[in-house]
Amino acid sequence: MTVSEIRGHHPILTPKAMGEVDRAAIQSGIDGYRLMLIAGAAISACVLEHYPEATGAIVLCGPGNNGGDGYVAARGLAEAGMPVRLYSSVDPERLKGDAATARDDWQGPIHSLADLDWRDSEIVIDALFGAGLDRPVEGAVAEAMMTVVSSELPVVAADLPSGVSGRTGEVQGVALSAEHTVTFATYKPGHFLVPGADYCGDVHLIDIGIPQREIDAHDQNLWLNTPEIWSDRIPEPKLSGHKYSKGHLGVFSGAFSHTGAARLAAHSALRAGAGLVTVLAPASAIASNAAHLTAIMLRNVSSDEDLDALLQDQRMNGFVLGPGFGVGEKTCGFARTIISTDRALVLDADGLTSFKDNAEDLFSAIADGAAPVILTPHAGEFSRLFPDLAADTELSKVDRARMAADRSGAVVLYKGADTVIAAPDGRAVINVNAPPWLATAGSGDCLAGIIGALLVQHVPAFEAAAIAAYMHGEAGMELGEGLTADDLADGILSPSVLFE
Ligand SMILES: NC(=O)C1=CN([C@@H]2O[C@H](COP(=O)(O)OP(=O)(O)OC[C@H]3O[C@@H](n4cnc5c(N)ncnc54)[C@H](O)[C@@H]3O)[C@@H](O)[C@H]2O)[C@@H](O)CC1
Ligand SMILES: Nc1ncnc2c1ncn2[C@@H]1O[C@H](COP(=O)(O)OP(=O)(O)O)[C@@H](O)[C@H]1O
Ligand SMILES: [K+]
Repeated sequence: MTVSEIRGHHPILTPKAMGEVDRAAIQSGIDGYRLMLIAGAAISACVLEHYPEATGAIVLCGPGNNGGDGYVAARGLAEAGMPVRLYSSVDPERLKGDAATARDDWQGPIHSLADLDWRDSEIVIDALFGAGLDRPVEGAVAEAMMTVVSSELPVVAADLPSGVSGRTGEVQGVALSAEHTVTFATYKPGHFLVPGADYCGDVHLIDIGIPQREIDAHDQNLWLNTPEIWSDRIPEPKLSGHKYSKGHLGVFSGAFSHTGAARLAAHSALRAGAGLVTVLAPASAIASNAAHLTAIMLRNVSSDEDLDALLQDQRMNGFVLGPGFGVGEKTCGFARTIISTDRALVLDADGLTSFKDNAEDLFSAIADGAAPVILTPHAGEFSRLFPDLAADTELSKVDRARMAADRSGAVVLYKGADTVIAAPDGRAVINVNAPPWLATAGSGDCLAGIIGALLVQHVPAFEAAAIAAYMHGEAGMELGEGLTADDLADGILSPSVLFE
């Protein structure tokens, strides 16, 4: 999906909320069948645009309104001259409402899905299940879907690939893998959350005429992470500015053989616009760090007393703690000390794992402190801090990140191909511009540094995490496949340059 090009404010609604929006729109006088006609026409247009050479299509229709979209699309394709064979997964007499109208307006034969024969076709339109999928796909329908999968024919999905939960992105039983997904009114979480995102192919968002006011009225405080969400928070370089006005970030280094992670974070932070960056290293790691640092400063911080002395300098206004630092009580102590001040803290990697058995200590320190705190777990670290949320299979990644933010009092940036950022006040975004090659050792350290750089420039925590995730993704896209974390740290552009 060319998501980097998606601009604007994009609320993301769960299928349930979208259903409520549909119903509210229809109650306000909008003709539901008209919405279906526009939706179906968009699907046939997508097929004709992307597969103009196709000499035959099969359309798979399910029991609900998603199937209704399929009947409309089939009609559009047939009218455009494409031979179409339409299959229904249920007795077509069972269709109701708008879907029944769409069936009545389809002039061609309706075959049973049990008789599926794809051999004369070059494209599959998947209108089996969309927003209404509410249980795993099984039995004869699942078998027919497996036949489609093994045919390797390209699939264009109506709303969602059948079998993908629009709420969680999880596969329920089996799922079709689409090259294009045509969705309506708003994106759904399942278009972006893994594994759903991989099944959707290119997602096309179509305005079918549902009024924006209905969408706004059902806003779920969840958006796509686009620049429009936070562009007014990007730190602008000022003529009157000096290096301290751009903040001073401290990045803690591990012992002598674990210093690279801190330098990656520190280097990324300087690139991302922090005025000054100091690596804070234990005595054993001074020499190895000194050999590699120039623009970045270095200071010995070995003990609690060293940290207390450091905190006397009010200008050091933010910290990154965790990358390569080591797991243990020293890490917990440093984190608690910083949180008890008003300095910003990015707690990453070992900083998170150190609280595995005493997460409540961390959360109560955050509740008592004045500092903005950002937790940046990947899935493994998340399950150490929030084992119950990680184990609850009913929850989506968005639910988990939100509940973790609420419980911890911190902004939570839950990493992955589908990074979710959630604030304790309920706001959440899904970041979708990260290319898969960002999954390389040290990439997360760079991200922690970028967040730190924004925090010390007084960007509020939620926006700092959201901007940083986006910048990280853009740098990854720009550098291309095969990048290393060293390239990434070097390739970070300050946000005012990136988004000018
Ligand atoms: N006016 C509207 O509400 C509009 C809805 N649209 C379409 O309507 C869709 C939603 O329609 P529906 O709410 O009818 O939902 P769906 O058509 O997605 O599916 C609901 C039906 O599937 C059955 N079902 C669910 N999971 C199943 C499983 N695992 N195995 C077998 N059967 C299963 C349900 O019992 C129900 O009969 C959207 O995805 C979109 O494609 C579009 O036409 C635009 C307008
Ligand atoms: N498949 C993927 N596609 C895109 N980005 C990914 C993918 N997997 C991981 N990432 C991103 O790469 C970074 C990896 O961070 P992390 O897991 O902390 O690794 P490390 O500790 O090696 O730096 C995170 O920003 C994460 O969101
Ligand atoms: K579908």
